[in-house]
Amino acid sequence: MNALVELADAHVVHKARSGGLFARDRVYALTGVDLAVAPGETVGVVGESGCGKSTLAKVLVGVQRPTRGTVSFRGRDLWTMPAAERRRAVGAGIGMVFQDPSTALNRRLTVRQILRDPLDVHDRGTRGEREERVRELMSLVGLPRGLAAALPAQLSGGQRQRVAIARALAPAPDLIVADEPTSALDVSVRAQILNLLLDLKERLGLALVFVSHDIRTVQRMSDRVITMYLGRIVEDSPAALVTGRARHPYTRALFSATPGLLDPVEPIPLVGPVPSATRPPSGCPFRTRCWKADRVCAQEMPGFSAASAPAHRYRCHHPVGEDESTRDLVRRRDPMEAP
Ligand SMILES: Nc1ncnc2c1ncn2[C@@H]1O[C@H](COP(=O)(O)OP(=O)(O)OP(=O)(O)O)[C@@H](O)[C@H]1O
Repeated sequence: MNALVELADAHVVHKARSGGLFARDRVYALTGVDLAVAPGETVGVVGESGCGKSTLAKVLVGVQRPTRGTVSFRGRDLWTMPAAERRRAVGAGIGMVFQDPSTALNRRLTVRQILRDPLDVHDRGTRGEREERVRELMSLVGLPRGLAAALPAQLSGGQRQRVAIARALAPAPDLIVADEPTSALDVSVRAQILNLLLDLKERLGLALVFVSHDIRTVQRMSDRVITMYLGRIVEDSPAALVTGRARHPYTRALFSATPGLLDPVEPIPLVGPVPSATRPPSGCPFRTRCWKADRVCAQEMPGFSAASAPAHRYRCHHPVGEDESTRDLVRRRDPMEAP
């Protein structure tokens, strides 16, 4: 596979934001992430709040430099390029859609100006061609032409997100990274925006990285689902297998907590909060909440194992059995012992 974008052993360590007792603490936002996104595929990213989903998205689009490791776009290392070249490569090849279109769009610019801006930056076509492209973009995302002169404040939340999507599409990228693209929207328009993204992906042959708290939606939209826990990818599964045949206990627990209509299961309770990213546990970071954890889990984080299904990999010393249903797992689950 020739990856569009590829992370190899990517780490992001921040200085802690708080100025309190632990002011000098480091936050391990991303730890040893290997991920390749192929042209045309949809990769969903799930995990609890603070597990590094947004950091991963920012690294993928070249706005966050990894503290360690590499990010390649079309086989070229982004961070060894001169800055101007990196901006050009990323700006033309990768579009980003953020969570909240109210803050992501410049309030003083009209829709037309917002959509023209990336075309001007990338010097695309003549003046007339750019105007034509703006009209085409508006039609692609289902915005009436009459809104070209509107300011973001005059639009509904859904319309604003359509503008943000059109802006991401303006330079005709190959990859869109969407970080929680519907969570700031009214429930009534969420499905419309998701369907729009899926439709555009199909029509334009885009690859899509889709980050969301809503794991059922991620599963429905994606070809592959990445499960993250405390800055690490712990499972990378074909979307069709992730609900009932995930091998990592955390993925099973996460999906059991939002059962779909077809596979009702009792949620697998996880004991305690996610540990702090400033002090991740030794070994496997999930071990402090995992009912299967033992001494070996405290000692080292296993590398990826391959499941029997193609393109399915997970990092766990004690994976859930391939044929073990989540329902059985809930029934047989032993009280958690401290590892
Ligand atoms: N600029 C920063 N400075 C310090 N810590 C940061 C910074 N950005 C992120 N973090 C921390 O890094 C960790 C990962 O954050 P990130 O936003 O990537 O998680 P997330 O999974 O996207 O969370 P959410 O679902 O709540 O948006 C968190 O502990 C967060 O507090």
